[in-house]
Amino acid sequence: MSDLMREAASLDAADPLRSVRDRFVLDDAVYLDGNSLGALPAGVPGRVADVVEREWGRLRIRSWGESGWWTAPERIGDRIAPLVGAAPGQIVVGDSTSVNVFKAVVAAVRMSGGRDEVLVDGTTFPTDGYIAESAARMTGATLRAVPPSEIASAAGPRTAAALVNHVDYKTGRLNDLPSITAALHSAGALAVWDLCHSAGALPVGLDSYGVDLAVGCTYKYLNGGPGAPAYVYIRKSLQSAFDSPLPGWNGHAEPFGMRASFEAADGAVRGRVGTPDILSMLALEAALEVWDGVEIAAVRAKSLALTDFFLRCVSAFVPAGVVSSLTPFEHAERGSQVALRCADAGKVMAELIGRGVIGDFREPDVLRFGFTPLYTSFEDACTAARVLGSVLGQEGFR
Ligand SMILES: Cc1ncc(COP(=O)(O)O)c(C=O)c1O
Ligand SMILES: Nc1c(O)cccc1C(=O)C[C@H](N)C(=O)O
Repeated sequence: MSDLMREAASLDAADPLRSVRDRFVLDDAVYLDGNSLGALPAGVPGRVADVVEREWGRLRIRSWGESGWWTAPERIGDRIAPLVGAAPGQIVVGDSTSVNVFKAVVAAVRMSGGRDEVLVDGTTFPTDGYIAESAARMTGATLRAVPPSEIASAAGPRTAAALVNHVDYKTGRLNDLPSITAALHSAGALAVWDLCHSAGALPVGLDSYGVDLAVGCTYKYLNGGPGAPAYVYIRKSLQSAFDSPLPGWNGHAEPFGMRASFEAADGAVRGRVGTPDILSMLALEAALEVWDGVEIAAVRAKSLALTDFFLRCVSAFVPAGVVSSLTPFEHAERGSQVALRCADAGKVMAELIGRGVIGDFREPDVLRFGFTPLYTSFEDACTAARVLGSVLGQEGFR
């Protein structure tokens, strides 16, 4: 056993989150793709079977009330809230992240009192850029793509809002949410954050830092399952002014009043649109039970320890100069993934997956390794680096 493997074993033995791994269905593979699709929490299959067989199969229509289906979007929003530093009543679950980006950006421009510029993170995951462009065009605003480090200085008197990623999907860089939010506020603009790659991996502090609007998915570090519904956060003090561009009947003050004109419900509920996707939503609710007794601060501490250790193992096992990290070494700038630039990255990742190390590849030359502290071990980190070293040392990859 190498010294690093021995060190991994002792780090695992001392890991306060070690037993949380048993709350997931895992196999012998080293699964480092929880930043794309989180692993299956063990309680989900039984709960989904119960929803299908009893709540749908036997209770049928009564389940909207008796099984709590109707209020699931706000109930599950309140379950996510402490993980992102939000008090209850500000998050509703539903729709995709893309749809929630649309609601948030249009609503932000509508609340801006005539401002006509939207800033978007220039390195964003593409959907946010596409949707922000359309939202800007529809509201008569101009869209300007700006690197996250320049958003604070780019905001001016015309800026209605900026849409920024908390953690960059490709590099794993953590953007400075407190200072960017404060700078946007000084310019009189609203801060809209995409939390897809941070929620469930690190503290977000939505309420403490005065974030205005936020969106995020639940299938990554929140382990809600493929296509699990996303969420939108609407800061309490903005709720009465939040004018949704998708005013569906589920966001109406009196949905069963069947009235001809729209009157928005009080609170974050006005962020709802149409009938919620109950099967996915209740699978997500069951998935969130893995968080019982887990503090997000402990998750962050383990995430940083895992990514530090992985980077050390990569330096030890991979010949010098073959890969370079796109992920910052500074803890204050790092999310919960490590992105390595590497020649033939697509082929290298296919070979890694063939050998049981599951990460992913992003164009043009990026190997991504996501670390989900709830179920990733230090041994996983060490094994992944060792297998990477052996793939890159092999004929054809040198
Ligand atoms: C930062 C970010 N935003 C948005 C999305 C897309 O969200 P959705 O497919 O739920 O609309 C993703 C990943 O798919 C993402 O990484
Ligand atoms: N949402 C995904 C999907 O439906 C299929 C495959 C991957 C995804 C992802 O989430 C990709 C992810 N947002 C990324 O960071 O690249």
